Amino acid sequence: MKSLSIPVFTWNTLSQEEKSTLLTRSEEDIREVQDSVRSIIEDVKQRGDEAIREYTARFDKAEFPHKPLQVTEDEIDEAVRTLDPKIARALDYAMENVTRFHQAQVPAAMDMHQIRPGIWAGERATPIDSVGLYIPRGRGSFPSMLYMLAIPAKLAGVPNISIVTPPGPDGTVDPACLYAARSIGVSTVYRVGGAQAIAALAFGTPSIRPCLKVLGPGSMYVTAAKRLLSGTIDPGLPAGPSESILWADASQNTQDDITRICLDLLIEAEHGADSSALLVTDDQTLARRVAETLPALIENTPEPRREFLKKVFSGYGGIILGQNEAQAADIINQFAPEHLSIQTREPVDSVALIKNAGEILLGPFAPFSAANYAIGANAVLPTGGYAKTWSAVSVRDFIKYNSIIQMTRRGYQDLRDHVITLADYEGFPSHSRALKDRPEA
Ligand SMILES: NC(=O)c1ccc[n+]([C@@H]2O[C@H](COP(=O)([O-])OP(=O)(O)OC[C@H]3O[C@@H](n4cnc5c(N)ncnc54)[C@H](O)[C@@H]3O)[C@@H](O)[C@H]2O)c1
Ligand SMILES: N[C@H](CO)Cc1c[nH]c[nH+]1
Ligand SMILES: [Zn+2]
Repeated sequence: MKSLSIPVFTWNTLSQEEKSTLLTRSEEDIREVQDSVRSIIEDVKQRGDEAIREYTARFDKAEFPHKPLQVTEDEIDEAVRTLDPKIARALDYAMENVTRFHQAQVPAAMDMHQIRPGIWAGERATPIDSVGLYIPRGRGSFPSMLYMLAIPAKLAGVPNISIVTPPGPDGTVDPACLYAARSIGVSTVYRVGGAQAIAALAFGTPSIRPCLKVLGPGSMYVTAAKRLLSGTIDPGLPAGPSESILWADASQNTQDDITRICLDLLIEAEHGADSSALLVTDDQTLARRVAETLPALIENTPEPRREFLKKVFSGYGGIILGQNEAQAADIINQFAPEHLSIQTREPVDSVALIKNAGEILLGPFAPFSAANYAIGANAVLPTGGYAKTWSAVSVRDFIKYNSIIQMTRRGYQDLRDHVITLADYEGFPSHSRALKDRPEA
């Protein structure tokens, strides 16, 4: 069998089209499924639960006519009781770190400032009334995503939290997800995934309550559905297929360095064929050594992940060779990766050159997986170049701010004439008259 050859792209010799393919990555796949996703959404809108059960049978190979779409309390009790204690302990450890990290994001209930004597203005944070959290389960189960979403939602004070996640073939929901949901205090869990789940959360069905906002990562079907429904729900950040860049330089020159870099490159690549994983470097020797070492590690990965890795490293993955440090940083900023690991001589200096990345891990001791699960920072991150304008999920995603204003007589008198002048200039007589002819209070 022909062995895999890892592509090495020399940035300065690539055509605009080749650069654009690397920079676009799976965004193209998402566009391609939009039409089929649109018809799923329309069908769920028309036929509700019946359509959901049909799509679940077709895409998840799960039929459970005797189970309700909502997971019962008894099922959650059972999952909590029977979950392997080692998994429960690992979940508890990770959830504690995630809580510590997000606790610091909880805003003050009200924050008022005196703009001028007698003019007070500020903001009050109020939670969004209802949110849906999408927990993927196509190519792996994701209890980690459940706690990354539900912990900040709870800390924000969201009163109605619904979780959707695809069922296994027997209709059951991943037990570690149920354990995490119970620990966090969320009891509304629906066994439905894919585009049909997003549509159900947007429109509501007899079994599923509608939500104002839907957050959570997912496959291209989920990402496409959120985009198509952006007029009905707030779809939050675009969190599609996982992607990573590892930035390393000539300081990484021992065999251990090469092995570590290769292992790290495989982390996010194993999510699926639609993932992307790139080494960006300005060192030709490092590029060559990584290209030589990766294939054996890929061969040594169990299926189905091996096949995903092979597809990634003949698709949206590989090695990009830049001319120097500045060009390496420029490529990364153009790509705006979801995850970035900096393993250069001085990561703290290198990070100063980076503007766009969902998450930035400095040095050799912070592999992507550590942040995926347990450091505490949120691992639901913008993909597809959206890290240029979006951030990781946080408590802020679950609240909105009301501007609150209070003025004394003195404050009012201070600004009155200026407002009249500006309203007259803009041609709004009623805006102006309300102050000019205002009876003294
Ligand atoms: N950006 C982030 O923060 C982040 C975090 C975790 C995971 N991810 C990504 O989320 C994704 C999870 O994907 P997944 O597949 O594991 O789970 P998923 O739950 O998102 O997708 C599986 C669902 O897709 C639907 N589906 C499957 N084939 C279909 C078809 N042909 N037509 C219509 N619908 C279909 C099914 O309903 C199924 O339930 C991965 O790409 C992973 O990289 C991203
Ligand atoms: N890499 C994902 C975010 O892109 C998070 C994750 C959870 N489990 C494994 N990985
Ligand atoms: Zn991951």
